[in-house]
Amino acid sequence: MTDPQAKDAARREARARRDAIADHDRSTASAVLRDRIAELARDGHLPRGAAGGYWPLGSELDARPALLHLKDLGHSVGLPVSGPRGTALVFRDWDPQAPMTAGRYGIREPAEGRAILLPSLLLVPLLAFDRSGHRLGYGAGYYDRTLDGLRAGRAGAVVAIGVAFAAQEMPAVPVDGHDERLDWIVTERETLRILK
Ligand SMILES: Nc1nc2c(c(=O)[nH]1)N(C=O)[C@@H](CNc1ccc(C(=O)N[C@@H](CCC(=O)O)C(=O)O)cc1)CN2
Ligand SMILES: Nc1ncnc2c1ncn2[C@@H]1O[C@H](COP(=O)(O)OP(=O)(O)OP(=O)(O)O)[C@@H](O)[C@H]1O
Repeated sequence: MTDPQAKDAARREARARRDAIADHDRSTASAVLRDRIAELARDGHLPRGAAGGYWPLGSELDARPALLHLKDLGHSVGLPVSGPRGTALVFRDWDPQAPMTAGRYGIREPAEGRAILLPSLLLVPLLAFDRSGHRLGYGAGYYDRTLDGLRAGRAGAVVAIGVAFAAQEMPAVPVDGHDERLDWIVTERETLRILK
């Protein structure tokens, strides 16, 4: 297993880079992400069915314009609900008009009672990525467990798209055996297909 300190150091470095991005560049990146997701959809790379997104936290790239576009295309879109550490994420149907609540870690999530979705497409937040599709998150393992579960249940049919600023790229993210790889990475600069 990778030294946990190596992952923590990589997290700190990636976090500092993400925090340093200017507001103007953030809104541009958000719009470019939407356009790149639209292009992937037009080119037939996105599975039908529900998509899972995320409500932006801290300095993360805001994927909401991309998620609203997916809704316009007819996908239902869910946002993650975090249970206790050690569990997989559950996705609740997101309607911008419907009530939200503050969940664990203070992240906004659709209120209880909204339908649970099983996404075949996931937009995945991250702190750092590399070109072989490895990602580093906050270190609770939520997305590894979630992808593991969805991939086991659907014979690999889930498409995972990492969403990041180009500045979050590292030459090689420290990895462990349980780390699930991404299928695509979209930044403001490129749409990167991960070959496996
Ligand atoms: N926007 C967003 N939503 C998401 C995730 C994410 O990475 N981004 N998650 C991805 O897994 C899940 C939540 N995972 C989390 C795991 C750990 C911590 C955490 O340890 N937070 C620290 C403070 C973080 C900080 O500000 O640096 C804490 O609460 O002490 C937060 C979220 C589900 N929803
Ligand atoms: N599929 C899994 N089954 C069991 N344990 C797992 C699994 N995936 C991850 N873990 C455990 O979860 C913890 C955190 O994993 P890791 O450091 O890879 O998180 P991360 O990918 O950075 O965070 P996140 O996925 O929450 O954004 C580790 O202790 C790891 O052993």
